[in-house]
Amino acid sequence: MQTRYGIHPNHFTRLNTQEIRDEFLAGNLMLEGQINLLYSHYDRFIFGGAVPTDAPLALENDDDLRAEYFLERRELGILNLGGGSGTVTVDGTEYPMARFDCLYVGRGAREVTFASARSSSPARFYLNSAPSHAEHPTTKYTQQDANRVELGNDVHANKRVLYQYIHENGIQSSQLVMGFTELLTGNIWNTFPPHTHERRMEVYLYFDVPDDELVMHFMGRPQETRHLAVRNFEAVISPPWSIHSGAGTANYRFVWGMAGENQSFSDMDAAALDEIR
Ligand SMILES: O=C(O)C(=O)C[C@H](O)C(=O)CO
Ligand SMILES: [Zn+2]
Repeated sequence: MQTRYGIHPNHFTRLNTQEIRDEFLAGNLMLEGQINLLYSHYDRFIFGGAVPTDAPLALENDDDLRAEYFLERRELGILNLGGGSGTVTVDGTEYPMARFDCLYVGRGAREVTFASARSSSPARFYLNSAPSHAEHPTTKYTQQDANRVELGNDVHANKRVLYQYIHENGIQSSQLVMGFTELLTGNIWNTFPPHTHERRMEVYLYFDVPDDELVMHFMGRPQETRHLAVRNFEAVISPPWSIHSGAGTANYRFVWGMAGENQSFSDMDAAALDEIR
């Protein structure tokens, strides 16, 4: 498991392009036949991918956690972003996972395995995990169960639909909040106007970005922004002090996952456009 440390916002302004990418961008998460995870010191959030092909993959404990098993003190959110369906097995109970099904696994689950129905079109499980102080029941939502929120308008090319799965009024968790957003065709801007939330960090995983297209992801304090060129299945760590917003050269989706002081989705400090630099 890779580790990324926290960066002070004043230090952030001194980083060059490669240094920003090294600290905040994560690639190679969705490699076939592997589980790849990254540990961020922002709210001790772990994220990554599990892409089983011929054989199931087990969520192994990691020495860095100094735990008996991965979920001894953690909770886990799983979204299947692959074209193919699969199964997540939690302590012997099988959960069939179609595209855009989400499974929350509560603290205390000892064995979690991932399998694909067909290796030629594998399930691609995206994982978000945060420390958890309480046990919440393992719960599955389909896309229909998720809370659907329409945002944006044609004038600003930011029409999009949010699907909220793990949140205050959905699947219950200790601190994890998770869902995904899809841009409507012809709309390019996500999360615009942008915001910060000092009480939560966030990780964006961009997906369904065509191979020859990219998304420019914007980050930094509103008064001093930088950008990252992001490709398909790459994730960006967004510290609590940073805006997180992007514009794509084509249609795309992204998963957002958050952890921190609260789970209040609307607790956002909107950045006025005239203060953005
Ligand atoms: O398109 C959006 O707007 C979002 O997806 C917002 C993110 O979920 C977010 O930043 C929540 O804090
Ligand atoms: Zn946000």
